[in-house]
Amino acid sequence: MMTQQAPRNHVSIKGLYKSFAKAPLYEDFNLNILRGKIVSIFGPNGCGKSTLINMISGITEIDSGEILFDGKTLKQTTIGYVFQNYRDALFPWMTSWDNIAYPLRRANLSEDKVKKRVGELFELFDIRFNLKLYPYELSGGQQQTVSIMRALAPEPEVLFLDEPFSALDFEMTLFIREKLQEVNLASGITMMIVSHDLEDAVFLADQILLLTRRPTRIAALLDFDLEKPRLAEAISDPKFIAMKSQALEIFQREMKAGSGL
Ligand SMILES: Nc1ncnc2c1ncn2[C@@H]1O[C@H](COP(=O)(O)OP(=O)(O)OP(=O)(O)O)[C@@H](O)[C@H]1O
Repeated sequence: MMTQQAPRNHVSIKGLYKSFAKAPLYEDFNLNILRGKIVSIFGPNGCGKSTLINMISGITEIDSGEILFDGKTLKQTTIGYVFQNYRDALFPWMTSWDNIAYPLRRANLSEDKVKKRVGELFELFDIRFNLKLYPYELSGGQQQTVSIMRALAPEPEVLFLDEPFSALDFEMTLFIREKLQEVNLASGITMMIVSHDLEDAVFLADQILLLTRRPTRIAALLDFDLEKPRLAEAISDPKFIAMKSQALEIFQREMKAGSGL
């Protein structure tokens, strides 16, 4: 019989403080994310979902505290980030192929290795359009796919995604959901996904991080163990519906608490 190893902490946040213009957003915030999990971040408008992943990924400076990746600093860790607005995220002067290759060339990989890695991603994402096209020649969903391929190119340990589904049509949402699950299951990459849609947040999550209004605390970190890969029909599974209701209840309780109702 196989013995399963206990999952290890991957991202650990200790004693984090962050204010904007003297207004505290995070005060002594602590969080541990397990290796290989997909964690969705959900909470009220402006509670700091994007700021949280931006601080972990080094885009936004923290005031104080410690963020480590399995004991390593950010500098010692390869991460990937998919920006909310894919239209601005890709380099418009580079073909899609060169956009994906960009982080590999920056890391001074040989052109042979670059070609091999872009080829792997091409297969993995089952790409049916020409990667020699420029971003503006692609549909929104295709651009988002290229952004995700670029973020995955250097084989990051952790992938951050800021509302990756917000501008996608339903067909592309299903496609990207499927691919992110495949990547997670195949490579064990840890993912943190910011979402403003409860169904999107629940769909991919192994854990749902529910945040309060600011100063932001953890309202709940819910485990969701519905079998994977989850197909489109998973949304009508009783476990899925139950998880959505539980998250909604906590969210509504927090909204009431915050508004003094
Ligand atoms: N660079 C900044 N300067 C000043 N205030 C900021 C900055 N970045 C974020 N904030 C503020 O911090 C709070 C959290 O912002 P953030 O974008 O992280 O929230 P969010 O939960 O992702 O919001 P939304 O659901 O609206 O996308 C907001 O009140 C925002 O105005």
